[in-house]
Amino acid sequence: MASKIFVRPISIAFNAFRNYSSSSKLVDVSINDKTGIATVTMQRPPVNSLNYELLIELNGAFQDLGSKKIKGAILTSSLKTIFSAGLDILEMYKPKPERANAFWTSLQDTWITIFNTPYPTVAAINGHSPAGGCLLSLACEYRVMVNNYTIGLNETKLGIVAPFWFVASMKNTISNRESELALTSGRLYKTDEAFKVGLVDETAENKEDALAKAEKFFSRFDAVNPIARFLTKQELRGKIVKVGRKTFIYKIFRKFQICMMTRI
Ligand SMILES: CCCCC/C=C\CCCC/C=C/C(=O)SCCNC(=O)CCNC(=O)[C@H](O)C(C)(C)COP(=O)(O)OP(=O)(O)OC[C@H]1O[C@@H](n2cnc3c(N)ncnc32)[C@H](O)[C@@H]1OP(=O)(O)O
Repeated sequence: MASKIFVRPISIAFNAFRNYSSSSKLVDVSINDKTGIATVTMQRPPVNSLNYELLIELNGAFQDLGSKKIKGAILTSSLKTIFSAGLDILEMYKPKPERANAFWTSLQDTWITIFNTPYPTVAAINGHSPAGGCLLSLACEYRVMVNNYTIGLNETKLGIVAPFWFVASMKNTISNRESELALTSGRLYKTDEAFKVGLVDETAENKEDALAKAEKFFSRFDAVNPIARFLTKQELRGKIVKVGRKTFIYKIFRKFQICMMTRI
C-alpha cells in the first residue's frame, strides 16, 4: 500500500488531462481543460443510494483521476434535492453473504480511495446527505453545502451502529465532543447548523454557487508543491486509514455486520 501511495503523485505529473470526459451509467466524470478541475457526478435516481455498482464506479472514477494531471476533483450529484441517501437499504436486506462481503469491501475501498487522493477534493453537497452520503462528503477535504438540506450520521436513529471509520471520519472534521453528541443522537444537521459546527466549510445558495465555491478552494494550493501537499495529507489522514483497513477489530466488526445483515 505504501508504495502505491508514494508512486501516485509522481506519476500524475507526467499525464495530461486535456479534453477528458467519461460517463458510465451511474457516475459521470468530466475534466475542464481550462481549469484542470474534475467533476465526479453521482447519477443514480431516485436518491443516489450507494449500492455495490455505484460504489465500484465511484471508486474507479477517483482512482482513474489519480493518473491524470488535475488540479482537484469535486464530488456532486445530478439529482435536484439529494446528494446521496447513503447506503442502499436493499443491499442490507437479506443479502447473500458473497454480495454482502463485496458490498462492504466496495464501500470501504471507495472511502479509502477518496479519503486518500493525491489531489485535493471537495464535496459540493447539493441536496440531502444522510449517513453514507455524509461519509462520502467527509472523505473529501472540503465541503460546500447548499442551504436548506440535511446532513449527518443518523445511524442510531435507524437502530444501527456506524462503523468506527465512519466515526473516525466525523472526528477528523468536527470535535470529539460534537461527534459524540451528533452520533449518539443520530443528529441530522440543517445546512446552517452543519456550518456552525464545522461539518461543512461553506454554505451555498444553489448548486452553481456550490460548484463555484468548490473551484475556488483549489486555488489555495496554486503555490503549494503537490507532492509536499499530498504527503502532508497522508501524515494527517494515514493513521485513520490504517486503523480502518488493517486492525483485527475491523475484521471482527465486519464479520459481525455481515452476520447481522444476513440474518435480518
Ligand atoms: C438495515 C439494517 C442493516 C444492519 C447492518 C448493520 C450495520 C451497518 C451500518 C452501516 C452504516 C449505515 C449507513 C447508511 O447509509 S444506512 C442508509 C441511511 N439512509 C437514510 O437514512 C436515508 C433514508 N432516506 C431519506 O431520508 C429520504 O429518502 C431522502 C434521502 C431525504 C429523500 O427524501 P425524498 O426526496 O422525500 O424521497 P423519498 O423518501 O420518497 O425516497 C424516494 C425513493 O428512494 C427510496 N430510498 C430512499 N432512501 C433510500 C436508501 N438509503 N436506500 C434505498 N432506497 C432509498 C425510497 O424508498 C423511495 O423509493 P420508492 O419511490 O420506491 O418508494
